[in-house]
Amino acid sequence: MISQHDRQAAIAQNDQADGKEGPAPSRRQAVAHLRRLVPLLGSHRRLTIGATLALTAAALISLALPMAVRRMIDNGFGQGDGEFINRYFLMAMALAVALAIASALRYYFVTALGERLVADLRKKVFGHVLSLPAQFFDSNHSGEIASRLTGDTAQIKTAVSLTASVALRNSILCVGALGMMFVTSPGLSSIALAVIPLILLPLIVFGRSVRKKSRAAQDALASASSYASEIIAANRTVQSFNAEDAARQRYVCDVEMSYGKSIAAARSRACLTGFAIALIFGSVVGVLWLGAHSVLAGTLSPGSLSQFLIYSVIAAGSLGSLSEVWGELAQAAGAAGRLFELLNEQTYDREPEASMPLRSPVRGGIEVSDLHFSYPNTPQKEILAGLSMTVSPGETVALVGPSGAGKSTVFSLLLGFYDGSGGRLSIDGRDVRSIAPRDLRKEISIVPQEVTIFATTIFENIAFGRPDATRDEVVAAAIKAQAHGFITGLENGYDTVVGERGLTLSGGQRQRLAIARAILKDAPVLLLDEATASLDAENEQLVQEGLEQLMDNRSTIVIAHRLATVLKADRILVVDAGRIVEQGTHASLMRNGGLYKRLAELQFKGPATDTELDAA
Ligand SMILES: Nc1ncnc2c1ncn2[C@@H]1O[C@H](COP(=O)(O)OP(=O)(O)OP(=O)(O)O)[C@@H](O)[C@H]1O
Repeated sequence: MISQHDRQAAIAQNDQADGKEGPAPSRRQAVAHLRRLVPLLGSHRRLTIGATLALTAAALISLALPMAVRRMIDNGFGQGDGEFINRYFLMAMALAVALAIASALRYYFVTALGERLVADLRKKVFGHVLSLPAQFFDSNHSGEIASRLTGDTAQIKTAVSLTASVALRNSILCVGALGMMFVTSPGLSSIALAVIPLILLPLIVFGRSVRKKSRAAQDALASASSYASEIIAANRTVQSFNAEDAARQRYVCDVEMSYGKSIAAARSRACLTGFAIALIFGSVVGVLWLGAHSVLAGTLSPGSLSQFLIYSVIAAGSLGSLSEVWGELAQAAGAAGRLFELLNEQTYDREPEASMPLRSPVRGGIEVSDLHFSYPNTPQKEILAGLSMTVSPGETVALVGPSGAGKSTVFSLLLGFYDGSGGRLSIDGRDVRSIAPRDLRKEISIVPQEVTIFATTIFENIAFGRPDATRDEVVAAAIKAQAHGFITGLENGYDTVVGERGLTLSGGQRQRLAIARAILKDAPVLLLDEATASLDAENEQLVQEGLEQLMDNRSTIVIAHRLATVLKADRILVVDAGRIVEQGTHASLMRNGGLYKRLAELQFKGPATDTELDAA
């Protein structure tokens, strides 16, 4: 069974995923969300049937035990029949063994079902999220999506493996025990039934305020946890600003606040428990007092009174448990709702019905004419305002322009992350909107400004886009990218596992890995977003050599930040406010004395020497 600690962790994690505090689903919404989980159980029929049978068997055996007690008291003790007592004890022992087996099976099936369901959900949600369009990631926080995968699914696991089984078991026990109370003594049961609303009403009211306090405690914990993970992820920044003390203090405050709220919640819960026990057992004792008088009057046997007593304790206990599980089920429903929300997100809908891949061999001619575009989340702001440009097969074109001019946006449209709202963007004469994104992206390599390195081996990082690449191919790509030298210098060479986000590598090394990755992909179109971060001279030189290998014989668009790059480009296009405003060579643009000249004087850095400049 999942421990209370796990359950709280899941809830806290979930709250974190939820941002601050999402509105709890209404009772109807909660039921609807939970109902959507039911078909998922259907695909694991054996586990579901096993869990239900084991649950029911365990509950029914628990209900049979009090009958054995009655028979033993009335027929065994009452008549002094030792043989009868032996037989009944044997039967009771058999029931105990059966109960043990049913409980073990129940635990296994219910846990396995929860684990299976959550593993399925995680796979489904992750696969779906990966197929969502760029637009989705513009408006959703990646951390939040990730914690939905862990926190929300963990909560559903708790609901299925713990809460739902508690609910089902206690429902069977409650109905069964109440029914058996009536069979045992209709008179006493009627009195007990009349008392139940008197017990439940104050408990429900009081319970609500306790839940509110627990919620506040969980929120405080969630806020402390999210602060802690933010600070741990940014440990280098924190340490470099000597901000450890301030961070520690803030966390101490958060944890103390969460502690204070938890204690307040615990106090209320303790009072509620005391109050509930006083009411429930007070009523049971009251009813039993009446029962005792019935025994004295000879209208009820002592065994029946004992049987009634046990059933009433079972009924009261199961009612108590049932009143607790609703809150947890509602939370699981909230988690399920958030996951279904993700699953309801539309996947990439641009995939054209009868899309054909580009005609092979792809030559890589790019033509952009009068392209207009606004990002879906800021539709009022036009980013590309009639941009036109061409890149002939094998040509290298440098894009230069002020920050925010729309250079990277051109890359996003070429990669099919978004569609233009007007104009045309074509590769080898084919409108990119008529090419399935997967086919389109097969023909394009990108070396981004911020290189993504995964926490795996160098080999797998280079082979990222081509998992079938052989060792020789990977090494050949690394040699061309000027990365082989530093890789072989690492402790385990190509099998070295690089730290999270490539933190164990230098900026230049990361870039050379990205270049090797692109060389290995060997696509006819290359998009290159030069890093602005300054590299040391040696690294700069190596990166530059790697890039030259990569650009060789490919249609290349470079967002250029280095003079060496613009000097090597066949043409330079100057972008401003989503349009091409100037084009030419470095020398002609410098002579024009326009935007390019101003930018060049401010922006360019890199290994071009004065002689090179003069030559240009
Ligand atoms: N995903 C996005 N959603 C909304 N607006 C965006 C998005 N990405 C970029 N923008 C906006 O689009 C404009 C152009 O951005 P883009 O990244 O294309 O500029 P850039 O010329 O590449 O700039 P830089 O040289 O600084 O990288 C900017 O104003 C930017 O704020």
